[in-house]
Amino acid sequence: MVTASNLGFPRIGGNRELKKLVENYWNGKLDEKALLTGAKNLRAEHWKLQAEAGIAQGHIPSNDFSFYDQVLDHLLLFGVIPARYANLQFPLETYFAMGRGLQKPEQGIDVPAMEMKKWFDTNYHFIVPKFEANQEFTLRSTKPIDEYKEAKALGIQTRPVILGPISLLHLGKAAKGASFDPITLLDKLLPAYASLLTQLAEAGAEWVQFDEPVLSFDLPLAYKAYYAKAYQYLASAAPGLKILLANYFGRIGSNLDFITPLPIAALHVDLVRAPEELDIVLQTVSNSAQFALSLGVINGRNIWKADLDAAIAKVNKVAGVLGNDRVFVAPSCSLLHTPHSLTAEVKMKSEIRDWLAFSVEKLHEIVAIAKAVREGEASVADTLAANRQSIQNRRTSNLIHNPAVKAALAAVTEDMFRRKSPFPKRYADQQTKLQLPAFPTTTVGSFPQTKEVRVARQKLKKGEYTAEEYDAFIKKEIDSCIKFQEEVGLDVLVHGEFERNDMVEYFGECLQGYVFSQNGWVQSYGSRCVKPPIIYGDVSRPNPMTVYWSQYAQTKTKLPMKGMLTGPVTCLQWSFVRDDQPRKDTTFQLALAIRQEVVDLEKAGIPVIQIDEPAIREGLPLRHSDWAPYLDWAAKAFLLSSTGVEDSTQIHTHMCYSDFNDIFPTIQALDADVITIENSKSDLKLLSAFESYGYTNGIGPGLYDIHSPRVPSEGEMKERLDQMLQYLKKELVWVNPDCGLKTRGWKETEEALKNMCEVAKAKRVKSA
Ligand code: MET
Ligand SMILES: [Zn+2]
Repeated sequence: MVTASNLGFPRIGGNRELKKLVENYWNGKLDEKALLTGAKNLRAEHWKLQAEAGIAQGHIPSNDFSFYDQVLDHLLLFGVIPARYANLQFPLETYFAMGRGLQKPEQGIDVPAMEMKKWFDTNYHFIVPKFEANQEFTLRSTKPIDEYKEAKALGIQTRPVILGPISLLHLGKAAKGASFDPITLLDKLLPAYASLLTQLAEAGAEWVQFDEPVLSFDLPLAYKAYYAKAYQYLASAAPGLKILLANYFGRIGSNLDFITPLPIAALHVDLVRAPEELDIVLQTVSNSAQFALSLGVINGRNIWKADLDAAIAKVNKVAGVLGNDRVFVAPSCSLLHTPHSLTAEVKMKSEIRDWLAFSVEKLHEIVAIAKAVREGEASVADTLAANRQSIQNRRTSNLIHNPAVKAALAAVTEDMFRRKSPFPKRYADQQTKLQLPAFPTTTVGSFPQTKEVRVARQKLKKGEYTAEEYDAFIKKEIDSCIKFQEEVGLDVLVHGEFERNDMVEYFGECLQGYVFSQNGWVQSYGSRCVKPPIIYGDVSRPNPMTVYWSQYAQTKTKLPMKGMLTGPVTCLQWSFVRDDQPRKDTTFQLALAIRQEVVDLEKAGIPVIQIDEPAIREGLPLRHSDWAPYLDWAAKAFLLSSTGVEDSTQIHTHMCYSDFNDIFPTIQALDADVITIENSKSDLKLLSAFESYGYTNGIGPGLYDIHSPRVPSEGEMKERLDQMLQYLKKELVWVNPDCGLKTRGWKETEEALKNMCEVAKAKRVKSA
């Protein structure tokens, strides 16, 4: 029988119930009991919803719930708890302290959170496991077993989802001070997994899902032996329990060799990310394995309705070779990365809404595909007819296709990817115009977004503010921000970004081709959710987006004003994007729109323009061999957006992560006149990279970390600047914080920026 299956359901709840529960627990409004009950109700609701949709018993996920992060859950589960948390109460206090830190001065408790990292190429963040060289593993919690039993009591047979041992180790790091490869801990880890499996089997579980997404990476050959050892061990620990091994986010590639010999009952493949892999996987499995295939045909990373006919064809093909009993229909990955359901989207244009499927709608797609293959297409005739109609409507909609945009893209010429002159000539022209001192000071763009600023935007949205009132309010904010910057002594000013809710959403709202959901929340980390805008059609810029505010700001000061834009790759990366054209094409459309804005800013007399690209690096494909084409078009998109100006207009860019080595040549290829970057966490390594690659343009490595309210002293920042100067040419060095200041308060901002400007001034005197 072809089985309808799911790999994971969004835990946050249709109305972000989980967010509210944990935040109320954190701020003391809810006690532990209420938190646990609330969570239990939410899980029950989600299991019932999946069962009612028709996901098969035994293939509804459990243990996909988490109060903070599923990787963190596994650290608690196996007792991988750094010593600094040892004295806290177990489990909840320890758990949340690991996730978000804990300060209880009255008890002398002050522990920072563990490191967080982006989960593969998603915008979800996981807690990075830290292992000691003498790490011990013991089963410290019964979460997966409890949740399994909880569902069973409701009459629902679930498939517990466990992060596989190889992925758990591979995604982790040796604790500070130790240097060993965590994978060497495998032998010690496996018994803890085995006792978990034994208990799950005893509780009545029939299937267990081991997520091994690291199979989408380039893995060393030695991993073949690790996989063999791990899964032979686990299969023999609980012989009756069937194992589904799940890879997602990319192709398995040659890692398939590691998998075919394993004693597993099913393998999940991501056919959305790697559709080209179906034939080879099918052939290999039919020749040399006994297990079933779970076909990830429904996109777990995007919000479009699936083409059911195309999916059915794929599933039929596999069923024809392996037989119906060896086929599961599934989402490409856990549905964690798509919003809950479309039910709340009552305000969205109905034509566009009809093209979408969020998690709940995706469950129905999975079930329909499985049924069509099992019982024939006639059994779901109505569903298929409606689906064909939606797909057809979307393909031909004139909301999507804008001939002017397509023509503009076709007319792009090679010289639209480069500035008129090389950097040295430009920098000299810019200096003539800007007359900046040595070590010029600037900020990354945003200034504190106070409650009043957020309230003003809400009032405008709700109609409680007229356009005039709002305009006056923002101008007042800009006025005082400029006065503030002049007083602390900055050289290149910004307007402060008070009119922006978010650096991508703001531009999305100004551009055509974007639509916004009301309730399309996706978990980003812990209780934090984001609502990515949706790019549904050709992108164009009906009107200037930022010129009005930047121009106003420039009239308020004699100092140069820096215009602030978000770059095309970041707009793409932080949105749900079209699946009907390559990402590159969408990015180039965004780039053209931003190019128009850049040119308009220049015309309006703005001498410096910053185009932020903090997301270039996270867009890197998971496989090395896919990097070059991505980096090539990402750099080109930036160039297309930034090169329409005269030599004397200074282009800045900004990136806020410190791991630059992977993409260094790309950073140089962007050919921005100045780049401001994060530098607070790994200074010397980063700077030596800039030195050894011989970076030629202006550069401002963040002098202090804006992610903390702490005010760094002059001495501290002076030391940092001195360190930088060991690696960088002093004529090219800028002085700035490491990211925007919007999450900070005014008081600490004032103190920190004053200290920063003093450091620059003192340096000028010395080096004059
Ligand atoms: C995540 S990068 C943020 C850049 C933006 N210009 C800001 O200052 O907030
Ligand atoms: Zn930043």
